[in-house]
Amino acid sequence: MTRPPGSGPGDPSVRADVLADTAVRALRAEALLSPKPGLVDARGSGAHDDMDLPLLLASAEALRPTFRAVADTAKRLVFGAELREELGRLGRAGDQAMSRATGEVNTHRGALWALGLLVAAIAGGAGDERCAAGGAAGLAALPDQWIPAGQASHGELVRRRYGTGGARGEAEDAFPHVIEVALPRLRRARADGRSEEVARLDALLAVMSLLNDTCVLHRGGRAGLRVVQLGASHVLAEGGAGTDRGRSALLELDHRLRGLRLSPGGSGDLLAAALFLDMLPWPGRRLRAELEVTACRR
Ligand SMILES: CC(C)(COP(=O)(O)OP(=O)(O)OC[C@H]1O[C@@H](n2cnc3c(N)ncnc32)[C@H](O[C@H]2O[C@H](COP(=O)(O)OP(=O)(O)OP(=O)(O)O)[C@@H](O)[C@H]2O)[C@@H]1O)[C@@H](O)C(=O)NCCC(=O)NCCS
Ligand SMILES: Nc1ncnc2[nH]cnc12
Repeated sequence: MTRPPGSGPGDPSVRADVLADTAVRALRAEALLSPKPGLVDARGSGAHDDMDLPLLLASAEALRPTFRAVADTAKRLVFGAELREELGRLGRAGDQAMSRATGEVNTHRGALWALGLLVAAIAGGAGDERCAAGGAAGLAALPDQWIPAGQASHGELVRRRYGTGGARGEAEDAFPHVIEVALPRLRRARADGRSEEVARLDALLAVMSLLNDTCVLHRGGRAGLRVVQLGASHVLAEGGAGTDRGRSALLELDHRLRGLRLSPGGSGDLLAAALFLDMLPWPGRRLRAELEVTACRR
């Protein structure tokens, strides 16, 4: 069985527009998923007073040209400092496109960072999810001499105060909450016969139960993070989003997070990254019988 050229990841000619389209679809799927505790969803603004669903969807669409440019660039340049710096330039331009689309609201900065690095790794030839995460980690760890000095981000303030790695640490560690937490939970829930919506909600809750989310830490400190992590663990212990007890615990957690103004935005971003990897037609998945080993090219 052969694949048409450019039809999927692992194929060096995988099309940039396919990667960009999949990244935007993943962002849309995360935004639309409901009910998500504390996050913007189809029901409303969650713990945010400056975001809603149309804004998140507009933000996702505004990032499409950036994802495409990231993929084109990663096909053109070999892994190294020049590629890292070019991705930094594109990422900062993407941040500005997001800000223009949202009136300066940070809707998807963490998602652009995670998905941008994964798109680059796949466009460069990563042939499976782990290779993509590993390639993204290698890119994240390279220095970018053009990072502008400026006001410290919320993530930076939290890093200084609590010593957590945040979005940068997650990428440098090869996205453990995507590869080891979200994707296995998503697939286990599907294998157990759960609906797609429930599988995605359980994957989100699994990430929330473990992630040191700088968005939560910035708004609620360590106490806020405990509320999010223990609350998500409790929903899963009650059976997850697909059981009556789990669903009512989820709605209680949502009520609590909105009351405390706590938003697990980093978990939302990492769910989008997991959905992106899950939506791609990896050769190892489609040709499992024929391919025993899928090697990392990068
Ligand atoms: C490396 C960068 C991502 C910058 O990171 P940094 O931590 O310095 O900057 P932040 O501006 O704080 O953005 C990081 C966002 O990452 C998400 N996140 C948080 N924790 C984690 C985690 N543990 N793992 C992964 N991801 C995480 C989180 O995103 C969500 O939160 C958003 C809202 O957060 P915030 O801005 O704090 O807003 P509010 O609380 O709403 O503010 P107020 O209303 O209270 O004022 C939410 O929308 C989610 O997106 C963090 O926000 C990266 O940007 C960078 O260096 N880029 C340079 C370009 C580049 O090199 N790109 C290459 C690839 S294209
Ligand atoms: N659904 C969502 N609500 C708020 N912030 C987010 N960041 C990423 N996804 C989000």
